[in-house]
Amino acid sequence: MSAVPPVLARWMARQRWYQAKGAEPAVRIVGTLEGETTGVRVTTFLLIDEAGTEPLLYQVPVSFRSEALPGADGALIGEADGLFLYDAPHDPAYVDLLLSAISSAGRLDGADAHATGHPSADPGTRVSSHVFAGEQSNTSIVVEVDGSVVPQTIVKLFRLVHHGENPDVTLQTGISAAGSDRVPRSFGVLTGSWPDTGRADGVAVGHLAAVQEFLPGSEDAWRVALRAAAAGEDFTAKAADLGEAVAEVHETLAAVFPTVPTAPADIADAVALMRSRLAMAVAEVPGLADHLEAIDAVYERAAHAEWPAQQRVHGDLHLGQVLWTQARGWVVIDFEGEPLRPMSERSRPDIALRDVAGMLRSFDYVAGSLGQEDGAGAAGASAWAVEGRDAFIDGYQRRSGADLAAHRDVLDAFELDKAVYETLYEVRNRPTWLGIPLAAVARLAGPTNA
Ligand SMILES: Nc1ncnc2c1ncn2[C@@H]1O[C@H](COP(=O)(O)OP(=O)(O)O)[C@@H](O)[C@H]1O
Ligand SMILES: O=P(O)(O)O[C@H]1O[C@H](CO)[C@@H](O[C@H]2O[C@H](CO)[C@@H](O)[C@H](O)[C@H]2O)[C@H](O)[C@H]1O
Repeated sequence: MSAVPPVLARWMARQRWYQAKGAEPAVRIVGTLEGETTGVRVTTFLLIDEAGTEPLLYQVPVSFRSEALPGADGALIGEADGLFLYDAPHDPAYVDLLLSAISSAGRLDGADAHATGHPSADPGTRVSSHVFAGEQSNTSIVVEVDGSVVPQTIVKLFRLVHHGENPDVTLQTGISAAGSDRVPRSFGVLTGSWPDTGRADGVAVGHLAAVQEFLPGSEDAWRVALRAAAAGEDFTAKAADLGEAVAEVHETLAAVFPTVPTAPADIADAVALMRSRLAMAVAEVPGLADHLEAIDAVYERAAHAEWPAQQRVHGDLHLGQVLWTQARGWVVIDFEGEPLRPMSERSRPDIALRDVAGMLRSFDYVAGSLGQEDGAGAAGASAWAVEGRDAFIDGYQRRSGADLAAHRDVLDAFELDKAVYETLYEVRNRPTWLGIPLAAVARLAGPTNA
C-alpha cells in the first residue's frame, strides 16, 4: 500500500480532532476509499496512528486537484506531485461523491466501503455546502440540498473510526426510523471495512459517516439554560418539557432495541466500573482523595439497591446534547456516548437513570459556570439549578411513569459517578472548570448523602 504523503501527516498533527496533541503523527495506511467526479480525485485514507498511548484509526478524506480550489485556501493541506491536496469536507466534489454513494446505496471504489441509504429518505443532491464551524471532535458538513424532504442536511464524518457499531449512528437511526421527531431525521450511513489482522476473519467493519436533517435556527439547551439562569428567568416549564423529551427518547429506545433485566451480576459489574473509574480519576485529580471513603459508601448503597431493567441509552446526556427548535421543541443529538469510555462499553444496554443523572449534573454546571464568573450571583444560580432539576425530574416521571424516588440510591450513585468522570474530563480538557465537578463530588458524597 502506498505511503502517507508527508505533507498530510504534518497537517494532521495540527487538526483539532488529532488526539496525540504535540506529538508527530506515526501513521500508516490500512485502507483507502477512492472516488472521482468532475475530474477531481478523492481518496479517503484510513490511517492508523501510533504516536499516542494507544493506536488510533483515523478517517482522512483528501481531494486532489490539478488547480487550486477558489476560496478554499484554509482547507489546503499542501502540494504533492504537482497536485493540490485539500481537506475534502471543504471540497464540493467530495460532498457530491458521499451523497451520491448514500442515495444510491452505492459504493466508493477501491476499498470495501458501501453506503446504506435510509429506506424512507433521499439525502438529495448538493446545492452548496460548508463545514460546520462549531467546536467539534468530529467534522460536520452542512449541505443545502435539492430533491429531499428537507432543505438542509448535515453530514457527520467520524474522524476516529473503529470496528463495530458507532452508537451515534445506530441509536439515532433507530429512533428516527421508529418515526420519532425527538431526534433529527436520519438520511443514510456510510459504512467501511478495512483489513485487521487482530480479528479472526481479518476484516474490520465500522461506521464512517452519517447524514441527518439539519435543524436551522436551533440552539443548544446549554446556551438557552445559561441565558435564562443569568437573567434569573423561570426555566421550569422548559426543564419539564426536557424531562418529557428524554423520557420519550428512552421509551423509543426501549421499543426499538432489546431490554434486559438487571441481574445481580450486572449490578456488581456496573458498581465495579464506577470504582475503577474513580481509581483512574484519583490518579489525575488529587482533590478526589479526601472523598474516597464517602464516595465508596454511596456506591456500596447502590450495590445493594434494586435496579431498573437495562436498555440502550444516550450515554453522555447533558444540556449541550439537546437542541431547542421552535417547531419541535427539544431534539436530542450526539448518541456517541462518553468520549473517555471504551467504545465496546458504550454499545451495551445500560440503565436509563445514567442519562437522568447526566442531565441533573448539567443543571448544576449552569450554576457552577455562572458562579465562576460572578461569585455574587452564585446563590441565585444555585436556586435556579435546583428548580430546574426538580422540574426536569417531574417531566421525566410524568412521561415515563417511573418513580425516581424509589431508585434514589441508584440515581445518586450515577450522579456521583458522572461528577467523578467530569473531574477527569475537566482536568484533561478545561482545568479552570475542575472546581465545578469537584464541588459536586464533595456535596454528593458528603454528610447528607453518607
Ligand atoms: N441535526 C443538527 N441540526 C442542527 N445543528 C446540529 C445538528 N447536529 C449537530 N448540530 C450542531 O453541531 C454541534 C456538534 O454536533 P455533535 O453531534 O455533538 O458533534 P460532535 O460529536 O463532533 O461534538 C451541536 O452542538 C449542534 O450545534
Ligand atoms: O459533548 P461531548 O460528547 O464532547 O461531552 C464531553 O464534553 C462536555 C463539555 O463540552 C462534557 O460536559 C460537561 O460540561 C458541560 C458544560 O460545558 C455540562 O453541561 C455537562 O453537564 C458536563 O458533563 C461531557 O461530560 C464530556 O463527556
